[in-house]
Amino acid sequence: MRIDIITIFPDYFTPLDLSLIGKARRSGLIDVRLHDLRRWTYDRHHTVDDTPYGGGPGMVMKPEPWGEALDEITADADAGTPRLILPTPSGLPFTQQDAVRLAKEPWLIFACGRYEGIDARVAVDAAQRMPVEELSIGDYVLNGGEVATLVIVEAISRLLPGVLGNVESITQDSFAPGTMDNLVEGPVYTKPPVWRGHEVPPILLSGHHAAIDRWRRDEALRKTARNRPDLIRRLDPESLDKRDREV
Ligand SMILES: Nc1nc2cc(Br)ccc2s1
Repeated sequence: MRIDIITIFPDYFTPLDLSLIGKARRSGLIDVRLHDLRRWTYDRHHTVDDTPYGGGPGMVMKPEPWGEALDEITADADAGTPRLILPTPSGLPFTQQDAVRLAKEPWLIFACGRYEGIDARVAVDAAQRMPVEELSIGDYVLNGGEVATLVIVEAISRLLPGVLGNVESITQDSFAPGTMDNLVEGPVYTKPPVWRGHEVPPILLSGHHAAIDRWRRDEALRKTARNRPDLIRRLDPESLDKRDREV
């Protein structure tokens, strides 16, 4: 997968040099390319923003640098057609299902907005040449799209074949399509069996794998009902067995 990130703060993305994603980049599994938006400005101050039409507080990112940046980056015709991702508080909620869907894409471009956002015409113009998605990582406002891009890139990259050592863990993740659809994970434990007087639930030491799987699903249902009643309401009743309904 190729990932291009356009930002005025390229240094925000040094975390993508670390850990499993850094290893995946070095092995060629993921091709991450960072672009400083100011490369497409030509005034002395490398201006990327201006006052909002219609008045109001703050500044808006000018369309010209974005248009030229996207033109140059997408001119690489050999790489196929990219999908442009615009992280924004006003976007569609980004979910694990989106991560699974976007992990199948060959080429993603992330546009990291700052200030009050990017001139709306940038997304309209880009949509004439590629799919464009405005995605929100939650109902709160950051100072820019860089942190949101890191979140989305990590959620997607970890699903790419070869990035995580243990593929099994993906299927047991919270929200993982299939058995964990609309469920969050229950509690996890490791050695020692007793720590500060707190015992590991005995079922987990029993070696009865069917009973352990059942216990884990019960705990996932309980934790989801406690922390995410909104997800419980979305559960497909067909996906619940008799025991699920008793939890
Ligand atoms: N939650 C989010 N806040 C922001 C702020 C800006 Br400015 C750009 C993107 C995002 S995503």
